[in-house]
Amino acid sequence: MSAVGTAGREALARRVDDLLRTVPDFPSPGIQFRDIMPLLADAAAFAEVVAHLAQAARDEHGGIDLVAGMEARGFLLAAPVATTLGAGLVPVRKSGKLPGPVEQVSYALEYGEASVEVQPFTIRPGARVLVIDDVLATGGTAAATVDLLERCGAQVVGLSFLVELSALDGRSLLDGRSVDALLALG
Ligand SMILES: O=P(O)(O)OC[C@H]1O[C@H](OP(=O)(O)OP(=O)(O)O)[C@H](O)[C@@H]1O
Ligand SMILES: Nc1ncnc2[nH]cnc12
Repeated sequence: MSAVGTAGREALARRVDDLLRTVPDFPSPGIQFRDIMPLLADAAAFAEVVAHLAQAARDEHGGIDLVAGMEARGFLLAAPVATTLGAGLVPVRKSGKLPGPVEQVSYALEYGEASVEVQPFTIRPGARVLVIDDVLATGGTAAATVDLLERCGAQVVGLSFLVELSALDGRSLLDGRSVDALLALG
């Protein structure tokens, strides 16, 4: 359990829930989009979320060399968590954005398909990597990211999300992994 304890974690989860915006039919019909931007705009809540993610990772995994964040919303959390932990950052980018050499994996997500890439030369063999993203939905992005990082020689110690959309069962694609989400929504 993080230094804030169970009660603190639950209070923070409620705060996150209050600050999330749910947008029906975005970006396509039938999707209930969970928008984290109001949370990021709240200075105190943003700082608390970053501190919580970092402390929970320290408690659960010990030393972390690199934090991997998925484009684009994952970057917004992974970068401050990395500096808080004294770790480096690995941006996991949609394809065509990083100058090569790159490693690439394609995957399906709740509303489409994508490919993600990393620069393998930024990852030392055996590096202990924490994966951070805002939302775990189908798990496609997260599973592709784990695959990508491991192909590059990383040791993925765990994955941490702000919000998990439980009905989409993203955890099933991450079987056997250490997965944490601050807030679970249906
Ligand atoms: O579990 P999944 O079904 O894979 O979905 C989760 C992913 O979807 C969103 O990113 P998106 O690809 O929409 O990109 P964005 O961050 O650029 O908005 C979200 O930030 C996660 O990365
Ligand atoms: N419903 C959703 N809301 C926000 N981000 C998402 N990524 C995948 N599904 C999502």
